[in-house]
Amino acid sequence: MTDDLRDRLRGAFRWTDPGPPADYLVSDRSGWWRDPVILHGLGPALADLFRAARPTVVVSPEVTGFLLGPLVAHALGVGFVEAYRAGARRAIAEPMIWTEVPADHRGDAQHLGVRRRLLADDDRVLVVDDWASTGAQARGLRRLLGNRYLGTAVIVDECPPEVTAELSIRSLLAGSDLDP
Ligand SMILES: O=P(O)(O)OC[C@H]1O[C@H](OP(=O)(O)OP(=O)(O)O)[C@H](O)[C@@H]1O
Repeated sequence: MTDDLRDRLRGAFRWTDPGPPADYLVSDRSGWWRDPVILHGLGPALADLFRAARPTVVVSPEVTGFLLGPLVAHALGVGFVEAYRAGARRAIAEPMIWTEVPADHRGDAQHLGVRRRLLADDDRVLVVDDWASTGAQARGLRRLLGNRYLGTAVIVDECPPEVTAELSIRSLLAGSDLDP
């Protein structure tokens, strides 16, 4: 199943040329969510990367993580906690734990926060996201979670190998699988 899923992920992915003045391609991941077979298979496939580590909860950064994280949590039979990006919406009223996220692939400094009451000291937390580029989200959430952090499951990992190893990132595809 996972090899079929990898093929479908490659087939449903697009690089888009935004045109001048941009001189780069942008990733279009929307085909992944539009394909019912991919949507059905993604949760279990990402869950299997860390199932043996027995996560008790999934945490994902907004916004794509809010789509993907619950699929993985459901496959693991655990709950889901949102990690919000500061400034992306109205302030959240409940007490939060915030962490600074190192400058990401676009060079922006960010803060991620989770509602304090949703994480127990003995939780074993799996971070889920669609893509790891520099590992900034994973690194920020590892700092926020401390010893509760198990690792990060992503669809695509294009981090340098030492970052992948340091942050325990596991993926279905490497960046090179999607070369334009
Ligand atoms: O490893 P990093 O350098 O942290 O980069 C990975 C992040 O980049 C993307 O977020 P982006 O804001 O582009 O997309 P999203 O808002 O759709 O989640 C992706 O969803 C990850 O969250």
